[in-house]
Amino acid sequence: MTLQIERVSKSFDGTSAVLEDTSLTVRDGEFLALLGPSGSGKTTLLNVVSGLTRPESGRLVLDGEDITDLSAGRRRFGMVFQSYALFRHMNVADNIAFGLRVMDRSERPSKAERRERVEELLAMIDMVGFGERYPAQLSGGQRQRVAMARALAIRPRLLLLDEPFSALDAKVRRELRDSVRDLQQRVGVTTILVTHDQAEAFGIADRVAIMREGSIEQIGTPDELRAHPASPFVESFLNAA
Ligand SMILES: Nc1ncnc2c1ncn2[C@@H]1O[C@H](COP(=O)(O)OP(=O)(O)OP(=O)(O)O)[C@@H](O)[C@H]1O
Repeated sequence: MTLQIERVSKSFDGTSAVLEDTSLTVRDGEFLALLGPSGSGKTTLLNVVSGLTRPESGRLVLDGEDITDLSAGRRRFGMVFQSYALFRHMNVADNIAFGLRVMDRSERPSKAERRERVEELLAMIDMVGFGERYPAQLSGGQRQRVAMARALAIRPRLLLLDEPFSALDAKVRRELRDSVRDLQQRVGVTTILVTHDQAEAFGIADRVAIMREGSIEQIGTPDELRAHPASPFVESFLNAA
């Protein structure tokens, strides 16, 4: 899926524009990181993409379909947020199957298909045999892997990740980063990651978009950005990390 974000603007009551004519194309199958200082608008842009926030103007086009007015639920996007906790009262298998159970009847897979999909996903995240456990019985890294599996279960058209590793310690974070990248490549889903951590963005993404005050200051592969920072802002932001 290719996502075109076209001249999106958003302001909140009493604030100047958080996004102003922001445009960006995310290519089919790519892993794109939105990187920038705190307050640069990364999460707001991701929320516009997810449908949680309505932009005042601009358009979102997914493989030629205008999805600007489509509700979040109908976009069929997978989401993993730092704070998007698992359901504590549901075991791992039920957590993963959640998005499938709440699908419209016409699209909802049968119980047997759901069970099969859960097993496939447990294998993918290296957690075969964990289906009956509850979130409290898992490590932080395992919980985030389950959250990934839950997001992927619905075969999302886009995968949106907002600082999904930030609550974890450095070692787990690295391991999880590698397994998320690996999963994303196997599934081939177009993915947007929000992070303020340069090492994370450069370590995982095909391309990185550097945001500054609601605009995309520069976009490129990690090598391109390192070799040719387009502005003093990008240069000092990258050097500061
Ligand atoms: N619901 C809201 N109401 C009012 N202002 C908001 C709201 N959401 C975000 N903002 C403001 O918009 C600006 C951009 O916030 P946003 O969370 O998108 O930035 P960010 O780059 O993701 O930052 P961080 O890395 O700190 O999460 C900030 O100045 C923030 O205070």
